[in-house]
Amino acid sequence: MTSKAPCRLYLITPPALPDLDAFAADLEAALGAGDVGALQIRLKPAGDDQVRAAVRRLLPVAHAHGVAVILNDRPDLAAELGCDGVHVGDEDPAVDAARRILGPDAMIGATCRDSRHAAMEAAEAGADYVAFGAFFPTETKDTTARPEPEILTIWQETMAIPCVAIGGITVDNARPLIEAGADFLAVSAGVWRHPDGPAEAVRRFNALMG
Ligand SMILES: Cc1ncc(COP(=O)(O)OP(=O)(O)O)c(N)n1
Ligand SMILES: Cc1nc(C(=O)O)sc1CCOP(=O)(O)O
Repeated sequence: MTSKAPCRLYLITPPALPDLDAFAADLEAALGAGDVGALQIRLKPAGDDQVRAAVRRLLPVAHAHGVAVILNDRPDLAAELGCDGVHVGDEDPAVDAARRILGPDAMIGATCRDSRHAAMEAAEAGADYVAFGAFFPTETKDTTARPEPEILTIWQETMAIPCVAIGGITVDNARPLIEAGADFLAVSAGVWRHPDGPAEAVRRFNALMG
């Protein structure tokens, strides 16, 4: 009998980082507080040079903790800046185009909303993970899809590549997603805006995933 790997945390930056050094300090504290599988740098809206500055400041912090860095939307900049991968959605380069840019070793994730069909297509195109959401209302992004946790159970029982749950996830509402079989919980506000601070949020998520 095979047992499923434990669920892990996938952090997403806040959409704007007005003080990069202050955020780097928060990131250092968060990554020192417990296991984190990946950091996605997602800046909206930001010019290319702002993205470059953020990756150059944050990637060494993440790598010092053994955490993979995924850039949102931009396989070209991910390749230029030495990121470990990219996350793409409907308005971004497709998974196969991202693969051509980044090569076979890069980690490529795809937005699939509440659609197993979209997820199957992403997997066939060579995605390394699929992301379902938004499971809960969120102020971080305008969302319309609202999947049920069951989509995670069906995915992880039938498909080989991991599934990521995203959207409004907090320490207080995460348990049903972990129990449903999410391989990763992608979280932004639930960590960076946690009332007791990001490090405490990471500790509490890890305790839930234990
Ligand atoms: C892990 C993860 N899942 C979904 C998204 C959403 O990506 P996208 O559809 O490209 O929308 P924006 O993030 O660009 O607003 C994500 N970034 N990460
Ligand atoms: C970036 C993103 N994509 C989503 C999707 O449903 O595809 S929800 C979302 C926001 C994630 O941030 P928070 O943890 O603060 O809700």
